Amino acid sequence: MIFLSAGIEKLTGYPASAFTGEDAMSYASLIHPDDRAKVSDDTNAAIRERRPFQLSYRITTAAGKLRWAWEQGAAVFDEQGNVEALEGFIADITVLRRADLLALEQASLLDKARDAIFVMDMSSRITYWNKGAERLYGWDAREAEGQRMSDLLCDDHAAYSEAYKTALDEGEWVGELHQHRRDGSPLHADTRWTVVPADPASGIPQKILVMSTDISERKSNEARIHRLAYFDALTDLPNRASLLDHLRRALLGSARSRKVGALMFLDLDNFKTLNDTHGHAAGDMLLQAVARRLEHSVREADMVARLGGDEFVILVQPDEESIETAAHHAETVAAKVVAAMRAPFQLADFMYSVSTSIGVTMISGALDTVESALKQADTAMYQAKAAGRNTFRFFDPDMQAKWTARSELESGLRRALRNHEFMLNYQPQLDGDSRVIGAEALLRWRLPNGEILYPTEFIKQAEETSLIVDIGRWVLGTACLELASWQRNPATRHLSLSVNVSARQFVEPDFVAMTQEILAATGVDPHGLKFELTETLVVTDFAHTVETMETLRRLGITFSLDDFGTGYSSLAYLRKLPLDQLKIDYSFMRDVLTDRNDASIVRSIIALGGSLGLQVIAEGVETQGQREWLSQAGCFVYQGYLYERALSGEHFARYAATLH
Ligand SMILES: Nc1nc2c(ncn2[C@@H]2O[C@H](COP(=O)(O)OP(=O)(O)OP(=O)(O)O)[C@@H](O)[C@H]2O)c(=O)[nH]1
Repeated sequence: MIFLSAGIEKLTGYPASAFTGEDAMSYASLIHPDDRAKVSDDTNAAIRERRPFQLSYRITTAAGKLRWAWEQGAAVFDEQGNVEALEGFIADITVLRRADLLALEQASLLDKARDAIFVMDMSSRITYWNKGAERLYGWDAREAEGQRMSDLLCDDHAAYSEAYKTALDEGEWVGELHQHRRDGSPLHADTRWTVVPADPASGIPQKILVMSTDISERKSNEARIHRLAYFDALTDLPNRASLLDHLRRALLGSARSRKVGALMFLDLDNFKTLNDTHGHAAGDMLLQAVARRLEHSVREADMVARLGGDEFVILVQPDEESIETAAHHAETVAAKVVAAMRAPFQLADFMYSVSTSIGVTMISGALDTVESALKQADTAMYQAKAAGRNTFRFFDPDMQAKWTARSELESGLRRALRNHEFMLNYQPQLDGDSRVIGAEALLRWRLPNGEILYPTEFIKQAEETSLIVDIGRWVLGTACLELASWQRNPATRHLSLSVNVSARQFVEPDFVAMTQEILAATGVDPHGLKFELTETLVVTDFAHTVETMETLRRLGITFSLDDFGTGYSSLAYLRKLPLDQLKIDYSFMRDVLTDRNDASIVRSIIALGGSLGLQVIAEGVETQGQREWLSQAGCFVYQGYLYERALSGEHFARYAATLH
């Protein structure tokens, strides 16, 4: 060696002087034996090619330690082109080499990990992709690196953005992501994102390390376990555990909302007979078919569960304001279930009919617990069995009494139609000169025991069922027959007859056709026929009402608005209706002489009728004083006890003939 700087001592532990002079030690001898050949080959090659060389090799220091050296140098040539000397510098790169090795070592460790591990930069581009990621996702490192994680893997971009934001805010995010593989197959991954601050001084995040584990199998196992725990394997319906869970939640919700729902307990009637006669498999088939029909009988929000055996439960969500309306709704559901069971079931190669007994109880979070609700519904179900099966019973005796009364009334109405228990009476309508100008047909129901019922006692109930349509048809037919008979008699041919038409009947799609049929069958002149409509009808469906009224008017029928002033009909509505008459409700007439409010309402109605060109008739006129007050106020048509009660057809015809 000709010259060495003092720095060599820091690297080798030997002073520079040790390498120069007579007994100098060879620097090359410090080079690790394994690296010597490469150092000499690389140096010679560089010299041959007359270019500088860079070498890295290990040396053994004076203290016997290994260090990494990095040498850059070049040969110095004399004029003949021979190597005169080598010059350059040597640096200690031990620390750098260690870091490199560590990185290499870590990368190979990451590759050995089973999990997918990848790194992305702050713009979501993947910068590292381990073997686990290749295995899990299917892309190799070359394909994945440089791509955005969100584009490459993620199906749910909102979830991805949320994860990214949380990772930046909190340094870490752990959660599940829906992803897909290279072949497009879906993947449920449990991921952990860690933000790696590259520069500890600035703290600016530069990379996000993502570890991802495939939990698809765990998820599908969980789903299977959930199904086993909460669903009945035979019918696929929610099971008892699920029902208890939903019922508890429904009660909690109802305690907050104060709304009322219902719980229905169903048990098939004589199910054992099917098992005994056709075998268990047939029984199973029936249970499955019943489950499907029950599901179709309830609303989406309501729940059908199988408790076990042939027992089912329907939970009607608490959605009603009162116990009464909830009971009414439950009754509709129960009736639907009974009807759904009516058609026989196809089981393998035979048809089978089954009925069900249903117990119903109302549920409200303020009053009930899961246990009490189930017990009550169960008790009510046994009452339904005791009552002969194929029916339903309410747990609450009051409710049961009301329901029984209603259902008795309903079957009574059916019988009345069949057995001709209805009759029409006619209350005369007179003009200012006390001449009879017509009548209002009033419905009466004569019970088999001779008792007479008035419409207020049964029409509302009839309106809640389709019975009103049949009753209305009978009323119209009978009234038209009567009117036709008046029209055949010269003394009564000028009379008009008012018939009450219920809203429910008027909106029936075939109401006009049915009316035409009756007109034709009875041969009545429709000009004598007046339909009395209520305000409710007008308000409910104005456009359709006007259309139907106009069609009927073209046939000659006229219209009166009944109960005028009691409802909500506005002037705007009134003006557009093709009316002929306004009727002052009897409730205003009662106190018209003493109550200033009633008097002023009646005066307004009369004035309104006048300005719209409508005839105004007052009903409920009972005294001469009322009649005189009315005529002074400008109303000249009257109906009421002052003249006559409602008379039988025969009576009326005689009465009218004498007063025309
Ligand atoms: N096929 C079938 N039968 C079952 C299953 N679970 C219970 N059963 C049978 O269902 C029948 C239940 O009968 P019960 O409800 O006690 O009596 P029922 O014959 O329906 O008579 P009532 O309820 O009094 O009208 C029993 O014979 C049980 O063996 C099942 O999963 N499949």
